[in-house]
Amino acid sequence: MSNQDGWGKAPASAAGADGWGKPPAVSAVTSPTRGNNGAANGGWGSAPPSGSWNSSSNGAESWGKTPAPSAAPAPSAVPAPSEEDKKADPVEQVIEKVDNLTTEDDDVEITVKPKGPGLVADTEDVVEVKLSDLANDQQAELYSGIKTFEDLGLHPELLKGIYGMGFQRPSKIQEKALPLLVSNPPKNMIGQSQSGTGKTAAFVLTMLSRINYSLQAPQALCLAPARELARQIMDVIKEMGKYTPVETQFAIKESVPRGEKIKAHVVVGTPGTVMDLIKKNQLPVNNMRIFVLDEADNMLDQQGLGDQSLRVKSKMPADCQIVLFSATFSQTIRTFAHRVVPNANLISLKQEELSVDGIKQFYMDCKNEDHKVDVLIAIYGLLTVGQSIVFVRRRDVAAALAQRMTDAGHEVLVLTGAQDVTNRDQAMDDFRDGRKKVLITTNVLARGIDIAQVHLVVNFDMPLDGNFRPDPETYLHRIGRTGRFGRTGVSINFVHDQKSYEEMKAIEKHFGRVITRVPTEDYVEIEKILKKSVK
Ligand SMILES: Nc1ncnc2c1ncn2[C@@H]1O[C@H](COP(=O)(O)OP(=O)(O)OP(=O)(O)O)[C@@H](O)[C@H]1O
Repeated sequence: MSNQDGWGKAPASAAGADGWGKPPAVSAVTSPTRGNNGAANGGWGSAPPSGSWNSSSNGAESWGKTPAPSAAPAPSAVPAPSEEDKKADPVEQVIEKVDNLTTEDDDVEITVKPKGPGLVADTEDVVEVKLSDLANDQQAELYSGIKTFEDLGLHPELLKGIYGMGFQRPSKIQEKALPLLVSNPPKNMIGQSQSGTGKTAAFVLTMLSRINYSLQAPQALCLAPARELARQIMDVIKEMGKYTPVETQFAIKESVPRGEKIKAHVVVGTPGTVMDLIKKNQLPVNNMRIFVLDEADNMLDQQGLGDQSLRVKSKMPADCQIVLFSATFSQTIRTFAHRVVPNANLISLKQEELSVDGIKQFYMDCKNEDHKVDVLIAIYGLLTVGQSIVFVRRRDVAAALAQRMTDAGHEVLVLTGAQDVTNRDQAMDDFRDGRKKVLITTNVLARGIDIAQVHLVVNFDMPLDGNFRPDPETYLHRIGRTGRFGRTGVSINFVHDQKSYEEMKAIEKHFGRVITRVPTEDYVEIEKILKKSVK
């Protein structure tokens, strides 16, 4: 994906005075390994922390099985290498080799053939894995992936949590990412896979595996771009960690009383609140072992949350493992991410692999803005087959549309950043628990939200970026609220004039996936087409 695309869009985070976005050499992995903190401090793969939870006689065994014990050198401040140095550097040579490999080279692009219907891991796709350090044989071994969660040598209580969630085997991204994520010494990761393929579970598992439960201090920090996503991630942490002694704490608005110091092992928050808590000495960071940026491209984008996320990151200890995950990384952000997260293992997707096949994409020609509302009201019955999310561009449009729908006798929820936190939490809970079927929202919920019953996503307005240009990344995240983990789903784009049509066409071209027209004149036909797709 690229910001320098067909629309001539300027890079989203064009280099400014602060040097943001200055292109480094993407594959310039310079220092061979990061510091080994986990093994020394009782995280994954170390001797078990003391304390009742770990005091069983086989505790050391159960914590100690590591997929990749490593004799990594201690961290060193490695100066940027010269071109000569790079040529001589075995890591550089491997990276160059990896860069030059073609699709025929199995060890770089792993094609998984379909094994059966229904699961994400079963879909045929291609994931590219680049290790920051192929000179380390054990790393290379991990690269081949795992087939079961047992292969990771996790603590039995953590395994129990995973199976308790109904996960029978790792998804594709989990197969590839988890062995690299949990190995020692901890390595940074930049990971990409399609929406709804299990990235959250991968980083949550890693966070839980890194904690020394005998140490009463924050050791894992995850930042998400929105309150609702932070709450969802926390649910996963609690569910997966329910047999462990993990203590958790939100760092979102109105979650930490003034002056109170956080002692919980895992903290999940939004960047502004987290930075605020660090500044006020309420969130100690000196014991942090893992720092996760979910929706990382969004979190690093200077137009968005970049500044705050980077300030939080700069407070992390030097040996803290940094993990970035997203379904999308534009070229500009990817380049920047490499600078922010040095020596990272990289899992990436090709442009043509970004779309989730299970999501059928349609568009409807509307006569004007007002007609869009009429059409939405007319297809309300379809919206309530399962649940639906309707995305609009602005908060006031969300409120006005909700009012029109309500006036027409239809029940809808609205959630935007304009509402107070109590209202937002209530709306999200009502939707998540299925009490209401239709949610009208802005991009605040475009990313990460995982609700299996969402069968339909409507782009009432096409997504635009900060420069009012079509925004394919946001489009992909929006439609990715349906079709989760191998399910099918439908997305409908409303276009009502030449401009919105062209915006849609630009997105269609970007992903090379056809967006099919559905007539707005014939509601019986609409119903037939959509009901067939919303199984
Ligand atoms: N191994 C697994 N087996 C079965 N279900 C899984 C597995 N891993 C994840 N899931 C489920 O798949 C759904 C989607 O996972 P998740 O939310 O982690 O996706 P994601 O890749 O983070 O998506 P997004 O890009 O939208 O943030 C969740 O409901 C999760 O519980």
